[in-house]
Formats: sequence, structure tokens, C-alpha cells
Amino acid sequence: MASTLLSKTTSDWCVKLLCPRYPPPPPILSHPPTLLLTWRPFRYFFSTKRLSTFLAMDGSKAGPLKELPLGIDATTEEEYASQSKLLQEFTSISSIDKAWIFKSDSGIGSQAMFSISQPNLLANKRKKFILSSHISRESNNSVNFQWAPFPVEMTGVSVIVPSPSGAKLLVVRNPENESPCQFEIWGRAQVEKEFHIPQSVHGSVYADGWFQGISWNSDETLIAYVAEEPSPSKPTFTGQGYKKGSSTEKDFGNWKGQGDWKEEWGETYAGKRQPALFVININSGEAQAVKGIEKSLSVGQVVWAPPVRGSHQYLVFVGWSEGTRKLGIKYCFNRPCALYAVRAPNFESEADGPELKDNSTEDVPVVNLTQSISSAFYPRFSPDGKFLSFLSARSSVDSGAHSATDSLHRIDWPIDGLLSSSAKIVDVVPVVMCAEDGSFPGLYWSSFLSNPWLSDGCTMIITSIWGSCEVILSVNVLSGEVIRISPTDSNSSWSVLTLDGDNIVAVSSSPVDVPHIKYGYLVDKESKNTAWSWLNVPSPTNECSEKVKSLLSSLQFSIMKIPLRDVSDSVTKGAAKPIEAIFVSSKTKRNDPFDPLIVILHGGPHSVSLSSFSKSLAFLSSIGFNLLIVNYRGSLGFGEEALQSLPGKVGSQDVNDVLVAIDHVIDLGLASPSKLAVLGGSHGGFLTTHLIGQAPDKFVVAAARNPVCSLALMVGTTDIPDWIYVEAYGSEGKNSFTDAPSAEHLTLFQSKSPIAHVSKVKTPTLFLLGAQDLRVPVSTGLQYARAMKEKGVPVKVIVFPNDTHAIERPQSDFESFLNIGVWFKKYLS
Ligand SMILES: CC(=O)N[C@@H](C)C(=O)N[C@@H](C)C(=O)O
Repeated sequence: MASTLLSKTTSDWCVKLLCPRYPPPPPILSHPPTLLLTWRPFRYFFSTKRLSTFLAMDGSKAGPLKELPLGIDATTEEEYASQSKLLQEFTSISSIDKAWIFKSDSGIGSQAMFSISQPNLLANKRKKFILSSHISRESNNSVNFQWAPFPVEMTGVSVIVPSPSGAKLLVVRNPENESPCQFEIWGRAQVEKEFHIPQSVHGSVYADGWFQGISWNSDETLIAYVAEEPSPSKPTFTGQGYKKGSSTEKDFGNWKGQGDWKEEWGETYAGKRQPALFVININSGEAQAVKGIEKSLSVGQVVWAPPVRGSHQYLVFVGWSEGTRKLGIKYCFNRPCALYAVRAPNFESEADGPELKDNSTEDVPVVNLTQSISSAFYPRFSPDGKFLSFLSARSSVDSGAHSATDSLHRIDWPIDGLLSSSAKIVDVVPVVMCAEDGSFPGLYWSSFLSNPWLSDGCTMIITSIWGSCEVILSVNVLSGEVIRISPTDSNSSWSVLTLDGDNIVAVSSSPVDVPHIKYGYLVDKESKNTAWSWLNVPSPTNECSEKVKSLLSSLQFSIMKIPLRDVSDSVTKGAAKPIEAIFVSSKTKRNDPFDPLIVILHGGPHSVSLSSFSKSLAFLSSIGFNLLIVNYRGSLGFGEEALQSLPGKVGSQDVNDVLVAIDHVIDLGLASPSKLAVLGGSHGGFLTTHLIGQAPDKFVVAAARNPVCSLALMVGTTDIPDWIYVEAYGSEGKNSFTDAPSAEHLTLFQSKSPIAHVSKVKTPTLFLLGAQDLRVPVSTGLQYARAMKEKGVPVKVIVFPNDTHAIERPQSDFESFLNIGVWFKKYLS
């Protein structure tokens, strides 16, 4: 997802804002060690240019002073250096992203391929590699993974997809410029085919995890996929003026104009052209666009429909209409979408059988299969092809909340291939409104396998969110029965990587445990007993440095249930239930009497902080901070009523929930009221800046990543102005959304924004901002930081010129958390 372009180093762009009201830090011993700086003028301390020589207090010339980089001063340089060493150790921990299982050549056991990634700070990219293992089940209910001695790096690879039989592997390499897109078909030992698809056919293949869809047909001759439509032709001008007609030629005698601007899908999709559907024949290398799909439909997640003998092959895909304008789609499941079926193209060379010589291009209608529901995605055919199941975010679409409780559905698939747009949609897992204590809170998918089926043909294995944990569920698509099959006595998070027949290869982690591979099997397959057993899999991927191991082993965590205060009678039952927070602390008290506490707030707001491992949070715990990670009402995983209680009340209900959680740990004697820090990104940054304004004496220090500080400013520039209406007004905001906000709208937005409280703020705050953020444009954070500076409150701002909303490029992520660590230490030590 991260772009690899680096035009300027991030430190070139660091801005440190001057705060005249706050005195410089206390005297320190600085570089060179012989030079005692008893006092430094403000000008030096805050200036962006450094003096190269320094005069000692007695006026003698002390020789050249080492230049300090922007934003680092002599008081923090030591801390910066030592924290950076530790952060590097955390950063280098690898992540297990995906896995695939293949039949073993020997017929005994199976072969697994794990896709692993690790940030490469120097290259500012994620290194991706493949690690293989042979899996054998032993008779004594144990499992043995025999790992290949080393992983193999995958360079320049955008996506890999094995064929259904596992005999072939598709490797796609997307172009970096205008060159063709490369498709490779690999056999067991070598590349068997290589095709270059020119830009005149299509651009890059989508590998974004949302529009992305790559599907092999059952006889492994065709692959359907989603790629950017070809570049539209642009007006050409020559020395004589406009040249009539379209031309793709480029020469010195002409130049291209821009033509009309086209709306895009917002954050992380800048410069991406419309996703369109293609099929490639892997015998001939011919790639064809799928015909008949309306130009205004963006497509994704394509799969082949079960083949029907003597009939044309169909593809099923998800389609998103653009309406009057495209609004940002990243993190926004409230964009209406439907499943469609379309006839796959015929290839001349295909041996379709005698009855299928018809290669006509006559228009065959595209069938909308899910007209009666506002959202349908992730289509998955049952192994016998009798039904099609899919997920839906209808609650999100209907309410306008950008994410909400999901539901699971199925439709019967016509055996005769006669498709209908009025097929009955069966609700398999409906939306859970109120999560009863300890029971299933509703479906909140977090990852979805391309083949999620157990061998009974009706049980799907799904990773979902349950309170503050990620869990593995089995869902019977015929009966609707949902069972939590990852251990119920574990507060760790679990997610499925792949299925090995009826067994599960999963990964489990916690705030204090790096990800570990687990192998799950049904204890008694024959009986009705649904208990699963989970084995630990020793793996090279479980390893981390001795230092990290020892630091993590000194930490502990718990998930706290926190009762709400003063709940009004008007709230729904589900919104009156206790909230959860994850508390991470040292096993032994490190300082007397309390370690400082960082309150951590997720964004969204309809997202969640999970009990899974986070390198950056583990780093902060390891340098001496306890963490209180609050899942305020509105978070995913706690039922629809709790989630829907927030829109219309942002800046008050969520702020109060956080304050209640803080008081809870203080009352339990786990935190000191005078040692609090707060950290959040996006909506979490909205809460961070609200908290330092509404509770100005509570926090010693704060940090905000791309924070939403002014809804009024942001509404005209964000890719999701509708989000502002829904969160500020509640679900009626969905209908009042307009791109031309009235004065009344702007007044309400202003009143609900952190900037309305900025005059009260006293807390020194670090701002980390991505200049390419289309979601929460950089101007929002800068405006707030400037307003703080105007009031004389210490502010530090780092702008990452090439980062989008998530600030996830390896160097930017590193520099962000290093600065958070140093900033918090500076004020909380
Ligand atoms: C829907 C959305 O993107 N909202 C943002 C304001 C936000 O909070 N984003 C979350 C997902 C984040 O953590 O970036």
C-alpha cells in the first residue's frame, strides 16, 4: 500500500513551532562533552539553522559545536539515540500476512507457503518474502512443521495467487511507470509462461485488498481479475494548435493537455483509474476486457460462477456505482454495493465443446443478484456450487456510519445457469443489536479467506472482532449457527491464515506476545462435539531479538470492563453496557509510586483497538509507560446499539467514555492522575485534542497523528464530507449531507470540534501529519497547532511529505513513534 517514492527526507520538512512562554529546558551537558552549556538563547534553541561555533559563558571560543538536526536538541539527543536503537529492534519484527496450503508431493501431510513482510528502513519499503514448510500430523494429536532453512525474497511482486489444484502459481508484477503489466505462470520448478499486457489494454492489477479480485477458473486455463481501465486519451496540441481526434502517440511535435478531471475513490486511491474487469487466457496470453458492464460501475472481488455444461461461463463480482460523485472508500463500508453476474468473454482458442461455438458479442445483460439489499461483497460459492454466500454492510450503508455490524447471507444458485435478479436472499447471520454478556456480539469480519469452507461444504471459517479481541468463528451457512472456535479463555487475538483440509493454520498474538503460529483441529470430528484444540507451532517467524523478548516478558495485560457513569434513560440497552479497555503494564512496578500512563485512542470512530501485538505500542510499553487502550462506545465488536449510540454525540459521549476509563484505573490505584499522556490518530486525534481542551489540567503531554481538529475546516476538503454530517448530526446527517454546507451546518461542526476548546489547552502536543492525507487534510492539524502556538503552548510538528492518512511508510512510522517516545519522556520523566 505504501508508495516508495521519496523526494525529500522527512527531516527537511520538520517544523518545530516556537513557544515563547515556556522556558528552555534545564542546563545540560552537551556536545562536545567538554563544553558546558549553562544557558542557551531562545534563538538557538528554536531556530532552524544551527550555529557552527559557540561561545562559552566566559566569552572564550569553544571550538566547533556539532550541528544538531532539525527538531532535535541537546537535551533530547541522547534519549533520541537510545530509543531509536530499541525501536529499530521492534521495527524489524516480521509479520505473517498470508498463507496457502498445497498437497504434498509425497501424499503425506501438506505443504505450506507463508507470505511474510518486514519493514526495510533504509529502502523505505516493506521487504516481502516466502517461507515454506512441510506439515505432518502425528498420531498423538501433534503436528510437525518442517521449515525450509531460509525464506526467499519476492522482489517487484504485487500479488501471487495459486491455482485451485495448487499446480500453478500466478505472479503479477505491476508496472512502476507506463510499461506493461507482467503476468507470470509458475510451475513447480520454473516460469512456464510470461505475458506483458500493454497499458492500452489495462493499467496495474488491483492489489489493494478491497477492489482486488483474482480468480482462476476450474480448469485453470483462464484468470479473471480487476485492473485499472486503460488511460483515457487526452487532447493533443501541436505547434498549430489542437490536433483533432485522439492519439496516443508521443513525439516532440506535440504535447498533451489534461482533459476533464475524473473523480477518484479518495484516500489511498489518488491517481488510480477506475477498477475494471478482465480475463486472461493463460495458454495464449490474450487478455480481454469483460463486456457489458456500465462505465459508471467500479468493479472488484471477482469470482467464477460454477461451470454449467453446455452453458456460457459467468463471473460474479461486486459493483459500486459512483452516483453524483465518488466519496472516499477506504475504511468506508457505507458505500452501497451489489453482486452482479456477467458472461465471461469467449476466447477463440478455447475448446468449449460443440455446443458453444457462439462467440457473439451481442449484449448479454449484467444481472444484479442482490437488488434487495444495500450492500453485498465477498462472494463465495459453496464447494458444491449450490449456493452463493456473501457479507453485507447494510447497517453501515443504511445508517451512514462508515463501518458497523456486518451480516452474512446466501442465495441459492440456479443449477440450470438461469440467473435472476429476484433470487431470495436468506439471512444467515443477522446484525446483533445488543451484545448480551459473554455471547456473540455480531459479525465484524476482519479478514476473509478466498476458500473459507470446511469439507462439510456448509461451514465457513471467519475471523471476526469480539469485544477487544479478534477471534475465529465457524459459521454454518445452512443453519446459521455461529461458534467461537478460538480459545474462549484467551484474551489474545486470533486470526485464520489458511485451512489445511478441516484443520486451521492461524496466528495468535497479544500486546505482550509477538505473533505465533497455531494449528487448530476439531477434537472429535465424528461426534457432534464442536470443541477445537490448538497446538503451538514452533516457527522461525515466532522469533525476535533477546532484548525484545526480555522486555516483553516483563509486561502483562488485561482487558478491563468499565461501567459507564450517569447513563441516561434514553440510551438503548446495548449502549448502557460497560465499555472495554486494554491495560498494559509492567509486571513489577518500575518507578515509585506509579509508571506514567499513555491513554491510547483509536480512530474511525467505528474501528477498534484489538488485543493483538502492535510493535509501536510494545515499544512504548517497553520504555516505561503503562498503556490504557480505550474502546469507547462506537467501537466495532460490541453490538450495533452501542455502535450507533455515538453518531451525533462525537466530542461528548466518546470524550466522557475515555474520562470514565481513566478514572477507573486511577480509582483502582493503577495510575497516577498527575502522570497522564494521551495519544490518538484521526478520530483518535479528534479525541486527543478534545481531551486536552475539555480537560486542560488532566494530561501532562499529548501526541496526535493526522487529527481531526476542525470539522468545519475539513468538510470542504476531505474525501468523506458525508462522514462529518453523520458523526455530527447522527443518522439524519446522511440525508442532510451536501457539498455546499450552510452557515448553520458549519456552526454545528465548529461547536463539535476540538478547535472550539483550543483556548483552554495547556498540554504540550506533538503533531504528526501526512501531507498527502486526503482523509484528514494536513491543514486541519496545522491550523490547530498554529492556534496552540499562538496561545504559547509548546507544540512540535512533523510533516511527512509523501505520507497519506495512515503514516505507514517505514521511515515515517519509525520517525513518528521515536518522536512520540522522546516527546512523552521529555515531559513525563
Ligand atoms: C472513516 C475514517 O476514515 N475516519 C477517519 C476520520 C478516521 O478516524 N480514520 C481511522 C480509520 C484511522 O484510524 O485512520
